[in-house]
Amino acid sequence: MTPRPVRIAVSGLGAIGGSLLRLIAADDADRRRTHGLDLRVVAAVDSSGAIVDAGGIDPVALAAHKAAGGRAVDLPGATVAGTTVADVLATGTGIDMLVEAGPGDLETGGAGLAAVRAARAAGIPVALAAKAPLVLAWDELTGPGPAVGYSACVGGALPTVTLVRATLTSARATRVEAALNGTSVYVLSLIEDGLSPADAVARAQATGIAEPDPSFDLDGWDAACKLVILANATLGTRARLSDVDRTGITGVTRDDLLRARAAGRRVVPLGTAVPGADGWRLTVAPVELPGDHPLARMDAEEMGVVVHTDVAGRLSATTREPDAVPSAAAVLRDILTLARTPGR
Ligand SMILES: NC(=O)C1=CN([C@@H]2O[C@H](COP(=O)(O)OP(=O)(O)OC[C@H]3O[C@@H](n4cnc5c(N)ncnc54)[C@H](OP(=O)(O)O)[C@@H]3O)[C@@H](O)[C@H]2O)C=CC1
Ligand SMILES: N[C@@H](CC=O)C(=O)O
Repeated sequence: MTPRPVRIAVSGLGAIGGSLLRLIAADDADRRRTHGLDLRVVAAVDSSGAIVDAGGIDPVALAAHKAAGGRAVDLPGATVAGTTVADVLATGTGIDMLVEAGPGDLETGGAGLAAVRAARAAGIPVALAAKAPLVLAWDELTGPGPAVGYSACVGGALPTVTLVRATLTSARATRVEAALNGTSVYVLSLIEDGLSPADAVARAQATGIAEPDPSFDLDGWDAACKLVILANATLGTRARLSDVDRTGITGVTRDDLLRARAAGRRVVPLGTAVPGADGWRLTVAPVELPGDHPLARMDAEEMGVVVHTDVAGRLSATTREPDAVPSAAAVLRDILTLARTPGR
């Protein structure tokens, strides 16, 4: 059977967007036969503006152009279509799906939230890498209208929400622990190994996992976003960012890390949800865990989640991700799932 075309607009062409372009390019005939879809990038947006080509933009050429420091609007042969996703949609280029992988703006949602709203208003589903739109507009984006996939927003390629939801189908969570900010895990691990905090952060940025402004990671904002999304998706609550009691990792010293290690313990940047009298209490902070805790056994490149339940035991799952590619694979997973959803 001929694979069905899926025409994709990619907004944000950095570590995630660039990795996704390469994954789409690698989606060969065998894989197309398996999933039945022909993924085509027909629009792309970065900070320079938006380009469209109804016949398809070569994802390898675009990824290479961006990796070399180029601007989307300077891609040879590209047609410039304004500066935003709304501008792209106004061109009438048939778009079946939006990928939103631009920077997060936790105050207003910024261009990312505007892009998601424009796509959904046009009847187009969205695969999100950016967390801010979801954190700020949870009910809107998970309510009626085109579907929004957000697998990459809750711990890279770890299918965190799917796993936790499945576990809680027949059980009640008594405590959720989530170490889902890869940068904080990585930085603490490198500091423990003897690197300076500045060098550790620079190494995290070089991998592509750190946010453009690393304080978003180090001050616990990213972990708090992930905890809010996880809580809203799986614990039947409606949490906001302001509900999270948040402490970053910048106060943790190498001495703290080594002292914990010598005592058979490990300092882990942890998001925690525990039931309280007024609902779920959400905390993000570096926590000393006993050495046999599943999240204390993670290495520098791992993230993980643990869910303690009343009758379904203790779920624990980790993922090892040395760079941004696994998160891009999670976006690809959402693209394929959304495209195969009945009604599309
Ligand atoms: N890196 C990771 O491992 C993960 C990141 N995420 C999330 O994915 C998103 C992207 O992360 P990442 O790829 O690392 O970030 P990068 O900083 O590497 O890339 C951001 C991209 O967004 C583009 N951009 C900036 N402003 C706009 C705008 N107004 N409209 C459209 N595009 C814009 C930038 O343009 P230009 O190239 O011109 O600078 C750049 O291409 C973030 O929200 C992040 O939280 C989620 C999971 C994992
Ligand atoms: N900056 C984030 C990337 C993905 O969300 C992290 O370090 O985990």
